[in-house]
Amino acid sequence: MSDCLSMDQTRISVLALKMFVPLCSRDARIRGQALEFLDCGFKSWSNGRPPVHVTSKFHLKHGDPEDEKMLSALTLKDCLPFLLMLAYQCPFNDVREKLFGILHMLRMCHVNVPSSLSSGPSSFIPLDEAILPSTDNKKTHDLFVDAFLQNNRLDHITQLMGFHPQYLDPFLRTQNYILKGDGPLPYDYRNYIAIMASARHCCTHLVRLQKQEFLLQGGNKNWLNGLDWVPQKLQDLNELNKILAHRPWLIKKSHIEKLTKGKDNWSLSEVVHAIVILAHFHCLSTFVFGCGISPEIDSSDGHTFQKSAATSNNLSAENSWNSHEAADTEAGVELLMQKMKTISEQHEEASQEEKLKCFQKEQSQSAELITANDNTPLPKSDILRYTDDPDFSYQDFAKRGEGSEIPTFRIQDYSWDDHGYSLLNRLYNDVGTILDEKFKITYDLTYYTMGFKNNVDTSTFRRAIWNYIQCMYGIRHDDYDYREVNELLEKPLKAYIKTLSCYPERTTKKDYDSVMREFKHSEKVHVNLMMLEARMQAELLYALRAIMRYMT
Ligand SMILES: CC(C)C[C@H](N)C(=O)O
Repeated sequence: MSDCLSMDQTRISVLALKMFVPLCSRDARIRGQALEFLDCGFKSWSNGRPPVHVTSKFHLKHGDPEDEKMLSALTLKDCLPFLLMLAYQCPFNDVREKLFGILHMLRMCHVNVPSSLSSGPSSFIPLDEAILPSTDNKKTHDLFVDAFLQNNRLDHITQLMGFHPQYLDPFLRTQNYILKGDGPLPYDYRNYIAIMASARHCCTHLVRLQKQEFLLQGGNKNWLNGLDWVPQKLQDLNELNKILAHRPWLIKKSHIEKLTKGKDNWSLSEVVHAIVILAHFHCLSTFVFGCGISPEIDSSDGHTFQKSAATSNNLSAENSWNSHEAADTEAGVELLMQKMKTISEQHEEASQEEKLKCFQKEQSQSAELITANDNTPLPKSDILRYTDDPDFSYQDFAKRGEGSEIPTFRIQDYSWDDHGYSLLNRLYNDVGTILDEKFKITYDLTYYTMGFKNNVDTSTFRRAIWNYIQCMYGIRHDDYDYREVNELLEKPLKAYIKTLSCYPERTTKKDYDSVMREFKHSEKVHVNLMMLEARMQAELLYALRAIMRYMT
């Protein structure tokens, strides 16, 4: 079974999604009406008659005649995966219950209704520990409803982030703003740039979601055939995409210059908009792999029409989970807490010179780390078509070449707070403010817990993670003592962080299970959020510095 949707399948998905849009209304009356129609529509449909009255009753937003034609040719089988996805993901209890009722009714009528292959939003986390769309945490539920209304689905990423509503809020606002809010780039360009960014890390999950969004925005379906089909202007972005994703320290003002000069040129604010989308999706790919996000239920590998396959898959997922739990012990967290305490009690400060040495040591040690299996599965042609130079990948900053002219990025010379944030705001509406809020919330997020321990000051540990990620990207915080990284992050955790920040597509469930063993799942997700944001900030810092140099 192919694990990537073909263009036709993607298109059918979009049409089916459109058909179900009224179910996503905040207005309970409209939802009720839509359900009623679907209910009787499906009854007649299961007898072979297409539910024309369903499609024509609700005026579809993009009334393209080709769409209308395809809509009336949609088969029940085409739509069932969507119905299943909505039945699982809709945060409105009335809709969920009714949809499960409809699915049941169809089974009674001997329709082959698919079953979900994933047990929850993450294949690393058991369903009973995940946050459900019906969660009774009011803040999370409200955010789920907003996300559902914005995207016509509650995707698995959003669901998993539901562990941290404080973060989910600015995350959704950012994503919504850069894809759907005010901004210089046309909507279809935004989704296409998101596809290009996700393809750099072979993130099928995000590529699929963005393909659907692209078509929903009325994008030209031919572009989905690959980079050869898109306007030169978009192709020109390849170079920046590739460098930003894997070796952002190589960005120079000439890259910006090349884009803004010549035929089909980009305006500076368009470049900035594109950079923010690229960085967002590179780093979101890290999160998808780091947390083992399951395929969406309506994608080809998210459901099955064969009964037995579904059950065995879920069972094996459960078994592997049980064996992992038995291996847990309490010692790790206690030790970590002791180390954190020692560090916060230490008063003698290292000299600048010592600090620099420790940073360099940390960097070269990171270069020696052997990360997860180096035999990355070859990217599928479905992904390759959106990339150029697929072999270009991360290279250790410490090994960037003998006599390299590229110095360490010193945060005191160019920092987010003092420089990046305001430049971004100037060139692209208020996006700097939104991102600033997201960075701050992530950096400061704490519940004062660690595993089963409460009232723990975790700031030194969290800072070590944040700075270690940026260290791998050559960014040095002058006032930070990198010995703390060495004290607090054990080698396996460093290797995990390195795999994720640099080669996210190589992460496996075993990697996830074998580090931070005593942490709760919500805490592992928390660490993943820090990785996402620290890396995003690193990418933006390099890009914005280049833009500043270009402007002066
Ligand atoms: C990453 C985690 C160890 C963070 C911790 N749970 C806290 O509340 O700060």
